[in-house]
Amino acid sequence: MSTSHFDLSSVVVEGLREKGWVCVPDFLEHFEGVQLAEDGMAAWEDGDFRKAGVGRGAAKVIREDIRRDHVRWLEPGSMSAAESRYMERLEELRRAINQQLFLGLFDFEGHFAVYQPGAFYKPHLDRHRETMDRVVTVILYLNDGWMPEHGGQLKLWTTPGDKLGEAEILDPQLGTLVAFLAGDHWHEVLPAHETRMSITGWFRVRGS
Ligand SMILES: O=C(O)CCC(=O)C(=O)O
Ligand SMILES: [Fe+2]
Repeated sequence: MSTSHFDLSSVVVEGLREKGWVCVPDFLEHFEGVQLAEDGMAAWEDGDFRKAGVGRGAAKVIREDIRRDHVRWLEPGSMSAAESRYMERLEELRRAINQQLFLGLFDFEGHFAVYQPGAFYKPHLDRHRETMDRVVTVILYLNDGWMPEHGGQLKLWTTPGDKLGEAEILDPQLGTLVAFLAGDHWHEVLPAHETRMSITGWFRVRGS
């Protein structure tokens, strides 16, 4: 029997509570991941992705020394069926986190990301002066049959605030969900050797 949505949300909540990060293989059913990957790839082929920037709003700039992925933001109102279903799963997760951890998460913003061979994202935090509303990072990987030799792993430093000590190296395998406290955990995307796709987003608090 497959694990219920409720149980999987609980795994994420407990991971965030106990260590501030969590990696959940098979967060989605295989076919759901495949459908999302197909939707993302169709949008990529339609030319709907843009070079990702660093910073926000007027301060946003392209910095290819820092990150080389391309992104397509998820816009409510123009989502595929699979994208809408994933947003519903994230809404269940948002409510579970709020009920258990009292983080006051208000909404979610997110984008597909494509890392072409050679692309990377240098070590960074997702919550900083310009992005104080981002409290929890949630990444869903969409790469069926990803192998360690394909590179593109997420390197996630496990000690809050630390980017020198212990780190986990996580493969961006189809259906794997990684969540962490956006202001605590340094992370980077190691250079990909194959095209690597994901949906990255943030549960946000209001204002700030
Ligand atoms: O795709 C990943 O593994 C991480 C992406 C990331 O760190 C970001 O977009 O802020
Ligand atoms: Fe990040």
